[in-house]
Amino acid sequence: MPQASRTKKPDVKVVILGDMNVGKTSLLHRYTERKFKDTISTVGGAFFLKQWGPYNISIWDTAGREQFHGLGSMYCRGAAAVILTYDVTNWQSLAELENRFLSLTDTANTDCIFAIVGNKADLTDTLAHGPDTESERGDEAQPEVTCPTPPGTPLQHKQVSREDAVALYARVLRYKGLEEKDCLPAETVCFETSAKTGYNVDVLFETLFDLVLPSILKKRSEGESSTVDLETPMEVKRTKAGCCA
Ligand SMILES: Nc1nc2c(ncn2[C@@H]2O[C@H](COP(=O)(O)OP(=O)(O)OP(=O)(O)O)[C@@H](O)[C@H]2O)c(=O)[nH]1
Ligand SMILES: [Mg+2]
Repeated sequence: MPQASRTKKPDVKVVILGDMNVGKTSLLHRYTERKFKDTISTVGGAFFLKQWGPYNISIWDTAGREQFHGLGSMYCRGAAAVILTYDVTNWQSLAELENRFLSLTDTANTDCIFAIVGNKADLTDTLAHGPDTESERGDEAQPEVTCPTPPGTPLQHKQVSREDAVALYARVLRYKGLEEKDCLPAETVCFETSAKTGYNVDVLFETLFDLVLPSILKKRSEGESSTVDLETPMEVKRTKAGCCA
């Protein structure tokens, strides 16, 4: 897995939004550190820089708690892709995407790509108990570190079906005034994942990175980079909770 580059400006920005506790930070830890580790509820936001081939992608993690709601539109500014994340065992977390988070994306790029991600699939689907099964990993890939679910673990009730996610995607396009026929098909951008086992996590991020490449090339040809300059290392204050402020 290509290492993150610490010096160059990001070429493109991806933002992950969703209610608290759906697993946004855990998905990013799984993808960037190949680990499923304890998390603290995110305060404000944090970002990860990911080198994708010759490109640098900034992935912004955001706080789901209501008290940080206002920051969401700032994080979405100039985003080329937004990951709308819910918990498959929690219907309300899907409803919150439309009620609370969709409007934050008004500051994203007009050609922003939207992914609808149902996390915690390991709790409801034995298929998600193993590691990432759908991504074709090159042999240079680091072995997927997973926490497979012990066999016989009772499944929880799945409150949100794939059809519900596809229907939400159609409403997101309508909200954006887009015609479904002109946009990526739902099956390309609707995922069920498990940050715990690694199921579908690589394929989620790497599908999105490939999908945002055209907007990187477009920006490079226009000679602009609309995202934050990371040249000057910024002082990261940590709160007592250990989160980035
Ligand atoms: N079983 C299971 N638990 C998960 C998964 N992803 C996250 N969790 C757990 O869900 C809880 C919340 O995870 P976080 O990653 O902190 O959630 P978040 O969306 O970042 O929450 P905020 O930062 O408060 O917005 C933690 O206890 C995680 O261990 C998953 O895929 N499967
Ligand atoms: Mg978080």
